[in-house]
Amino acid sequence: MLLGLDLGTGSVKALLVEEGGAVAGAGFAACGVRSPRPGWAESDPGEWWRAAGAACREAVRGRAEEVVALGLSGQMHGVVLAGEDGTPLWPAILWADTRSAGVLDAYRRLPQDLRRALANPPAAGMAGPTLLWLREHEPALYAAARWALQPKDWLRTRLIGEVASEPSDASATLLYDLAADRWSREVVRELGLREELLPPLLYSGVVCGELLPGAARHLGLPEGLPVVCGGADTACAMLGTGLLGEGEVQLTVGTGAQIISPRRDFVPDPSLRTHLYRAVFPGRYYAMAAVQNAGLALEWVREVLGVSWEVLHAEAAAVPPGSGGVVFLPYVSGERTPHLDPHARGAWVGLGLGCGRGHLLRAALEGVAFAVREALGALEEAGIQAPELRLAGGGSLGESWRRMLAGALGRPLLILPDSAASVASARGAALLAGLALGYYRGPEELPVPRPEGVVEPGGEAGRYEEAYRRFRELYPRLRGL
Ligand SMILES: Nc1ncnc2c1ncn2[C@@H]1O[C@H](COP(=O)(O)OP(=O)(O)O)[C@@H](O)[C@H]1O
Ligand SMILES: O=C(CO)[C@@H](O)[C@H](O)COP(=O)(O)O
Repeated sequence: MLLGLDLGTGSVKALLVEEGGAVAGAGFAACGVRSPRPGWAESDPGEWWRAAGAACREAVRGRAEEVVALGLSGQMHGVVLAGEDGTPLWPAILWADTRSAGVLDAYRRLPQDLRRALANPPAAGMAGPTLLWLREHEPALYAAARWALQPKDWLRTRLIGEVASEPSDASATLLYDLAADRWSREVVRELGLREELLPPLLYSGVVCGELLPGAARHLGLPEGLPVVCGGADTACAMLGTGLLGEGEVQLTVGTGAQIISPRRDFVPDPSLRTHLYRAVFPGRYYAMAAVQNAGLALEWVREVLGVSWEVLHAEAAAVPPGSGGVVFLPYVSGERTPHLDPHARGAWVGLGLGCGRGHLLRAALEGVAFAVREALGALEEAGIQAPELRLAGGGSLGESWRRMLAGALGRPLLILPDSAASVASARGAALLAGLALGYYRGPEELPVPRPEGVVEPGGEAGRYEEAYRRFRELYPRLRGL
């Protein structure tokens, strides 16, 4: 049995997978995101640790001795400043955190060749800008730190007592030379950051240590269990759903939403509105349009309007497409693709006396779907064709939501079994562990979940066009207000 652990933004997921791909157990434990100041998004690594223990124990349930390896996946871009032994010195600063907006000019001033090597747009919430912010605003802490770790690399350090990173996460820090496939010492020096904060790089799919006794007790797993280096959650999600062929496109809806497509070659987006990152296999990449505000915005809506998911979907379904003219901009934490604007903010516009809560809720769901559509447009302009999309992520479940997504995007959505789609990253982490142990000789031998249905945009698609036109107009009109 292979165990995959995914440190997501809203929860830790653990998945026990048989060699043939069947799911033998699953565990889930929520973890919180705090926003102590406007624009900030932090989590407590101690809470991640507790959630990892709870999720693992739930997934394994008495079958610990059958587990042969543990693979890791994690939310991307963030930073845990840690001491020599990995002890966190500060809350984790997450990808959704926009405090580093003010330091992005340092990136824009980099010499052209260095900016080209990064192959990605400067964006708040990435490890590089966050470290610049820490250097400026928390100099004592910055000076005291021994390591700047990505979330899953921090978790692995606690599991095995060794510090490492790997290309899929490192390439998404804005401190990585994608063409040369290594940390960009040149960018780090030019920015005046401390090079020694960056951990050594290993391959994603190698065993990089053994579970320490205390960690083994905490997770309910055997001491000495091989731990595999792992990958970024988006890169692992590709593995988990079998998205390996160039030309295939996947939409993952979680706290954020990502539209991704594998690439064999190093082909950055010349407009720099979308990302190009390293996949978990050597020499492989993927293109990505990244929407910051998917589940993140819907959770916010649920909280301020005080509704459960069931009520949200039921009341939204009772309102026709177009939400009676109400438009929602979901940018509660700035936005990446296509606006690259950490200062973007959310809005409900077009309210009238006839509007009820259902209109607000439907507009919120449509707003997230339209934000995904606009991001998809940017990816298509970067040369990726997406006549259909494979659907994954914990925020992609439910009939009416999927119909709305297909209608608003105007394309068919391929539906995978829930056991693969909703925990794609944890599944990918488990399969990566299998690759490291030689259970599969290469990506072509991985068990691939077969789509079990298609949600067509159907007759509803045309009913979204006018609403999408209004949605697209709104952000440029409100910008800077
Ligand atoms: N019924 C639902 N409809 C839409 N979104 C949902 C629903 N249930 C959960 N979500 C969203 O899905 C996200 C959880 O998906 P998941 O893939 O586990 O995210 P993460 O890996 O970011 O923690 C949450 O942010 C939540 O807002
Ligand atoms: O920000 C990105 C990709 O750029 C995400 O991949 C994050 O890693 C968050 O993932 P979820 O927690 O939404 O799954």
